[in-house]
Amino acid sequence: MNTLHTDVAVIGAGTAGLAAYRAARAAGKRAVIIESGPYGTTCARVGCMPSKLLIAAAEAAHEAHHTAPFGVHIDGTIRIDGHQVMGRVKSERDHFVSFVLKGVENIPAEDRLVGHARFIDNLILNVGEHTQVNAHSVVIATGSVPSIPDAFQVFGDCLIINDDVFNWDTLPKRVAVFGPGVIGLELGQALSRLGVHVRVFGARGGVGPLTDPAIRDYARDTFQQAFHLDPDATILDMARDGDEAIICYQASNQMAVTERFDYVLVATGRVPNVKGLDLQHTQLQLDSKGVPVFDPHTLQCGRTSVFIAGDANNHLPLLHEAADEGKTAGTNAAHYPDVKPGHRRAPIAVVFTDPQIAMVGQRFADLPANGFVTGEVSFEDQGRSRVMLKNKGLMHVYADQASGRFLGAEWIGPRAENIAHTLAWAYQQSLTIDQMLDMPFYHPVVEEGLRTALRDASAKLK
Ligand SMILES: Cc1cc2nc3c(=O)[nH]c(=O)nc-3n(C[C@H](O)[C@H](O)[C@H](O)COP(=O)(O)OP(=O)(O)OC[C@H]3O[C@@H](n4cnc5c(N)ncnc54)[C@H](O)[C@@H]3O)c2cc1C
Ligand SMILES: NC(=O)c1ccc[n+]([C@@H]2O[C@H](COP(=O)([O-])OP(=O)(O)OC[C@H]3O[C@@H](n4cnc5c(N)ncnc54)[C@H](O)[C@@H]3O)[C@@H](O)[C@H]2O)c1
Repeated sequence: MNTLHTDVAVIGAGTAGLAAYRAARAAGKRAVIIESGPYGTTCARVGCMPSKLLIAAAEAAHEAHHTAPFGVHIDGTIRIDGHQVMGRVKSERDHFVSFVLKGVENIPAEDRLVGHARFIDNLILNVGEHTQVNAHSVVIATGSVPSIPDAFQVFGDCLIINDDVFNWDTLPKRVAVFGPGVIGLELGQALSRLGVHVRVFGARGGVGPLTDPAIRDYARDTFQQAFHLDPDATILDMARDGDEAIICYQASNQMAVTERFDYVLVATGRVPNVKGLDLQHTQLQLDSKGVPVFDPHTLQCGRTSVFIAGDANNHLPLLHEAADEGKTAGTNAAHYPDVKPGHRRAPIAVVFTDPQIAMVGQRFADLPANGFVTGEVSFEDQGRSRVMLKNKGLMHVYADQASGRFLGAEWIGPRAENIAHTLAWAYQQSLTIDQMLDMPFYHPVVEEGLRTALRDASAKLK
C-alpha cells in the first residue's frame, strides 16, 4: 500500500468535490481528489442534464399534438421514434459530460486517485487496496443514492432508477413510477408525453416539493388531467411475472385494477451516500441516519477538520448548492482551523414539469402560523399566458405583515423558471412588496401575473 500525505483530501469528484478540490488548490494547499465511480458528475451523467433532454423531446411531442386550437393543423401522423429520442438524449448528455471530463483531465494526474475511499480514522483514508492518504483536512462530497424500500425488490430487474432511464436505447411501452416527487413528476410526465403508458403512484399525498396545500392541490388536479397520478395510492399487490412487473392498485372508483409494466421506476427520495465510508472509525458525531452532524454555514463536522458538502449532507440537494458548498468546504478545509461561513444565496427550486413548479425564499411550511399575508394570482385569465395557451397555474406570494417584506412564494405556472429568478433576486435583497411593485413590468408578459399577486399582497398588507 502506497502512503500519501496531503493538506486536503476530497472524497468524490462530483460537482461539490470538484469545487472543493479547486478551492483548496486556489488557497495554495496540496489537495487530492478521490473517485470510485465514473467521472462526469451525477448532474451531467444521470441527473439534471439528461432529464432536461428527455423533457425537451417530450415538449416537442406535446406541442406537435396541440397546435389545433391555434388553427394550425398537422394532418400527417406525428411519429415518435424512441431510438432517435434516446439517441439525442445520450449524445447530448455525452457532450455535456465531455466538458466535465476536460476539467477533470486538467487536474494533475498525481492529485487524482481512483478507488473507493474509507476512513481509518478522522484524517486517514484507505483508497481501494492501493493507497493510504494522510490528510490535514478531509471533505466528504460523496453525493446521494436513491432510497429504495425493500418491498420493490420483488420486481427484480424490472425495478429501475433514474440512471437506468438514460441508458435505454429506445422507449419502453409501459412504466410505473413510484414517488411523485421531483424526479417522478419530471420523468413520469416526459415519458407520458412521449407515448409511454405511465402510472405515477405516491404515498402521503405529496406533489413535487410543494408545501402550500392550495398550490399542491391545484398541481395535483392539473397533472391528473394529463396523466395517471395518484399521490396517495393504495397498492394492493406487487409481483413479477416473466419479463413483466404486475401491480394491482385501487383506482379512483375504488375498483381494483391490475396492470403489467416493462419497468418500475422507483423515485421515492434520495439519501446521503455515506454508508460505505466506515464513518464508525472516526470520532465524528453521526445523526440518526448515520450522517455526520455539521454546521450548514461552514460545513464543518463538529470541531474537526472534516467537512461535508453537496448531496452528501442532504441539506439542499441541488446543483448550484453543491457547487457553492464545495467551494466553502474546500476553502475552510484549506484554512482550518480558520473556518468561516460560506456564501449562501436565496433559496430557489424549479421543477421542469409543464406547467413548471417553483419555490423561492421561505417555504409555506416554514412560515410562522400568523403574521404574514398571502397574495394570489391565477394564470388562467392572465393575458400573455392565454395568448400562448399556457394559462394553467396558481401562485402564492407571502409577505411579512409587520415590515411588508417579501418572504417567499410557491407556485405552478408558465415560465416559472424565469419568474423564480426575479423573485429570488428580490428575496436576496430583502425587498418589500411595494419596492417590488416599483420595478418595471413589460406588457404583455407572464410577469404581469406576478404583479397581480404582489398587488393582492400589497392590498392585504394595508
Ligand atoms: C434525475 C435527477 C435530476 C436532477 N435534476 C436537477 C436539476 O434540474 N437541477 C438541480 O439543481 N439539481 C438537480 N438534481 C440534483 C443534482 O444532480 C445534485 O444535487 C448534484 O449533482 C449533487 O452533486 P454532488 O457533488 O453532491 O454529488 P455527485 O455529483 O453525485 O458526486 C458524488 C461523487 O462521489 C463519488 N463517491 C461516492 N462515494 C465515494 C467513495 N467512498 N470514494 C470515492 N468516491 C466516492 C461518486 O462516485 C460520485 O462521483 C437532479 C438529480 C437527479 C438524480
Ligand atoms: N428540477 C430539479 O431541481 C431536480 C430534479 C430532479 C431531482 N432533484 C433533486 O433530487 C432529489 C430527490 O428527488 P426524488 O424525486 O427522488 O425525491 P423527493 O423527495 O422529491 O420525492 C420522493 C417522493 O416519493 C414519495 N414516496 C416515498 N415513499 C414512497 C412509496 N413507498 N411509494 C410511493 N411514493 C413514495 C414521497 O412522498 C415523495 O413524494 C430532490 O429532492 C431534488 O433535490 C432536483
